Amino acid sequence: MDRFYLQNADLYRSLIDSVDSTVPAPHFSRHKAPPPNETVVKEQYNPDMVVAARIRPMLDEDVTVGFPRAVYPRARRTDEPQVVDLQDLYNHPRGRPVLRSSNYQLDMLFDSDATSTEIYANLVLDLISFAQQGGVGTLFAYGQTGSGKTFTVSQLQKLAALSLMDEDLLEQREIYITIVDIAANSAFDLLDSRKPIAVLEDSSGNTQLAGAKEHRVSAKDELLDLIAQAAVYRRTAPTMKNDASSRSHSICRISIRNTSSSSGNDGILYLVDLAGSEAARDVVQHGADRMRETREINMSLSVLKDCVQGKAESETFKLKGLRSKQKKVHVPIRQSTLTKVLKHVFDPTGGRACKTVVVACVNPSLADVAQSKNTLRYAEMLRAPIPTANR
Ligand SMILES: Nc1ncnc2c1ncn2[C@@H]1O[C@H](COP(=O)(O)OP(=O)(O)OP(=O)(O)O)[C@@H](O)[C@H]1O
Repeated sequence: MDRFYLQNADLYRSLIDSVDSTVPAPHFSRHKAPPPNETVVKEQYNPDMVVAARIRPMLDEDVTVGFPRAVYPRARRTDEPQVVDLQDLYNHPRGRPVLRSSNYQLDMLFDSDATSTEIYANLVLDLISFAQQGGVGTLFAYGQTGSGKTFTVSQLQKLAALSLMDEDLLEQREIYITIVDIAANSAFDLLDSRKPIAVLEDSSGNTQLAGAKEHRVSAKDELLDLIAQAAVYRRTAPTMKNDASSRSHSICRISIRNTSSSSGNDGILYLVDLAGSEAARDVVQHGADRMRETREINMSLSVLKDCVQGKAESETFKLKGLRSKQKKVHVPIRQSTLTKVLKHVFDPTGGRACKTVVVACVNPSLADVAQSKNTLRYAEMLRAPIPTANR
């Protein structure tokens, strides 16, 4: 496919130049445009479940090889979800190649020029103050290999460390950090030289990371050092798209204990850098072990999606007062080690207040357009907007 895209790069650019950006492209995604004259149910994004996308810049290597950009965010319109268009080139069997457009809706969109500080201000600050009040705030970075997940999460971790270690706040709070890695069904402590640990359920049904160290931190530099230490022990391997691809899910858990009150739970901030979603055809040349690893990663990402959707459905029934329906929602937490470790986040009966943010990371290059469609389709499926008012 790469050869086809490169051979037709000039044609692609001329087709893109002739696209009238004022006419919306046909919509192939899940949220279909309503027929004319139908009452429109307006929706507002759910502040407890925000689905965003970050489009990484084109890297020098993409530009040097000659791949054009294929991902185009639309201008932002207030009160509406943000839309991004993807333009693929289709090898028409009876003529010259044609453009194939698809578009996806998200709660927030960050184009290539957005800084990690902007993303932090828009998506993470709220999770931190929520966790400081005893809630469970979680950010997942999801996307194809090489799309910028580790880049994004590592910068957000550093920014979070700076806010959390604000000296005035530390007078009333204790901060603890654990960083673990989940590869297939095994878990490892990244703050203890990648020592294997066990994921167990205690008699109250809570997940315990048996053998993992929880480090108390009392200074900014101490927290930053631990974050840097964990990055060294992360499991990586080369993929087609990234020489140092993370082949595991990394979970950074920061617990915040309020020392001025003895009641209530510790607040938790989870920053989760998911393993890269990779198409099986992209790993075929890496052998059977890598194929198995890819299948396991894709399976755990699929369970994660089911858990996020199950939790959102359960919350909707709760808001509508439909308790009996809420109880029947199946959230398959036990089907993967990743979701078992994050049980707090998904357990509809757990009673913990949760806020979740998903950042879909996207490589803008035409070379990765098929994977970018998968990433954005996955992201769109996680959205749980709240209907607001009829027109
Ligand atoms: N916003 C950005 N600005 C500049 N460079 C970026 C940005 N995002 C990612 N990159 C660069 O792109 C490359 C791939 O990024 P990264 O390793 O974060 O991808 P990934 O999604 O974590 O990949 P994998 O799933 O394979 O681990 C790296 O060289 C990284 O520095």
